[in-house]
Amino acid sequence: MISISHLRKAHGSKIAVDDVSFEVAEGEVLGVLGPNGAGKTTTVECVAGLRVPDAGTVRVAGLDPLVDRDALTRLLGVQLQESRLQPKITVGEALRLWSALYDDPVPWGGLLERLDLVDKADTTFRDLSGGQQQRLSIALALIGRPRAVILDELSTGLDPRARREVWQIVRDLRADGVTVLLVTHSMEEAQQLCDRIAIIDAGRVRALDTPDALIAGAAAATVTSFTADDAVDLEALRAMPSVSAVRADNGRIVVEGRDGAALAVLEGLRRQNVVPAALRVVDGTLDTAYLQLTGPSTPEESRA
Ligand SMILES: Nc1ncnc2c1ncn2[C@@H]1O[C@H](COP(=O)(O)OP(=O)(O)OP(=O)(O)O)[C@@H](O)[C@H]1O
Repeated sequence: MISISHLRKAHGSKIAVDDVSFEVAEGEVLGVLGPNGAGKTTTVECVAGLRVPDAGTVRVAGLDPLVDRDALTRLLGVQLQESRLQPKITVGEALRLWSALYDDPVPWGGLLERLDLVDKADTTFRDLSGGQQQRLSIALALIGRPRAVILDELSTGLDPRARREVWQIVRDLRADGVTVLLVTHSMEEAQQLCDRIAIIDAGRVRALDTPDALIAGAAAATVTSFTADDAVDLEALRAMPSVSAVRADNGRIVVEGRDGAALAVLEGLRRQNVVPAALRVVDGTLDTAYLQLTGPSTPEESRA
């Protein structure tokens, strides 16, 4: 549904997007994660036809966003980070105006209800709180029954109840077969909502996979911890191929490792004649996978 190939975009001398390629399948929810300034917003703005790429191609349902603007507006809903409307427009006026752009708009009363804006219909944009402005921009993105939606920092600034509600909206979009490109800083949001996640750093895609596969591929896919009465040879544990880190933490020994490391650790302890107590084995998190894939220690940069 959305196809990005070798996208490159600079703002003046700053290369925001260096070389980004990925596809979003029809009906898929694809998350885009990455540090501040990684190029996420610039990428989705190119998909929305709001920026002209310096190189590469972008297609949405086969349309070129820069050429087929009208057709694109009808099929793609866009909620951008900190979108601004005219300060004096009311919520009701904005929804009526947007509705007029589409042949078959969603009855907006229902959207107001879902986004908890019913009693704000006569309030001007400038008098809405940040979270209410955000919810209005989500309503405007959905009013045209889009086949694909870009949601840039969907839940930033929303209170926990509103966040749950917009998450449910994304799940409903997915159930309706709508394709979603979701930029987020929330690991929880990405893990809960996304079929696949692209991790972007310094204008390039560092990893693209399902949340589970990203976690499983991380150096800390499994965290095994235990206490022991006998002395443990930590160096021997550290030397095991599946183990990436060993540390003592509050009286517990914590061993991070790849998938399968837990069994190797138990086998290693048996060889040392150590009986682990209070044994805990937990899956790693998307956070650890993310931190490993981004930041100054990415493989490209450490080779530079
Ligand atoms: N209009 C602009 N003019 C100049 N530089 C810009 C402009 N827009 C973005 N940039 C720069 O391009 C880089 C990528 O910005 P972008 O907004 O795409 O990042 P992002 O991944 O969305 O970041 P964040 O998580 O902070 O929203 C940043 O270094 C930013 O400062």
